Amino acid sequence: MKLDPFYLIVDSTDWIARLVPIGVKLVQLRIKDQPEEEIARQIRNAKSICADHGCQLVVNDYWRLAISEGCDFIHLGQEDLADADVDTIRNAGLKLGVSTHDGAELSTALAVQPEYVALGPVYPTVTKKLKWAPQGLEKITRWKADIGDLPLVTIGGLTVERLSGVFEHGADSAAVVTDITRSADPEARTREWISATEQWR
Ligand SMILES: Cc1ncc(COP(=O)(O)OP(=O)(O)O)c(N)n1
Ligand SMILES: Cc1nc(C(=O)O)sc1CCOP(=O)(O)O
Ligand SMILES: [Mg+2]
Repeated sequence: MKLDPFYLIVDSTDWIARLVPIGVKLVQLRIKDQPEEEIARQIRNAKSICADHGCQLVVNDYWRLAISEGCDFIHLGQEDLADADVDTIRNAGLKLGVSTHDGAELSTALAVQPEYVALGPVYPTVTKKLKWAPQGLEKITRWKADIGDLPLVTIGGLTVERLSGVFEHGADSAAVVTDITRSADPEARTREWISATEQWR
């Protein structure tokens, strides 16, 4: 499968309502620390906005809610995966993306035959506390050589200015939180991401 080269990650449906209509084609809803009913409500709204705009919605962490709300793509980290029922996820027809940070995690990820593998953090990030140092660009090339045709998502500290580096080293998609959500003008920055990724679309 082909992933859009611009992978937006946001923590609310309000962001999806603001940015998806601009032309985002791949978005992850990554909500933390909210009651499940609220997350279900947000997934429902996000799904409807994404359907209206031809955007692929990926639900982070909450695979049971993704199934009950009729979504078709989830993202799981290694700890999420350890707790998840992959057979149930697959039987429900969901596509699956998995985070990786080292070789052991890559083996674990490949064992569940995901639709993509994510490698991070490429650069320092303020969004998530991680035990891994920034991976650097060369590791992207190694990961891509190991996974072949499987799409490789890169994440962590990515900005418009850093895009050519990750794509030239083998990334298929670049995921982003703060370069957009903490921008002075998130709508304008989203347009910059769309146009900067055009040559890899
Ligand atoms: C595209 C993408 N890559 C990595 C992550 C991180 O997932 P995880 O390690 O489970 O951490 P949380 O995002 O759940 O805090 C991601 N969400 N998306
Ligand atoms: C959620 C997440 N996971 C990562 C990983 O390496 O697994 S890095 C990351 C944060 C990405 O946010 P930003 O674009 O603000 O750096
Ligand atoms: Mg997770």
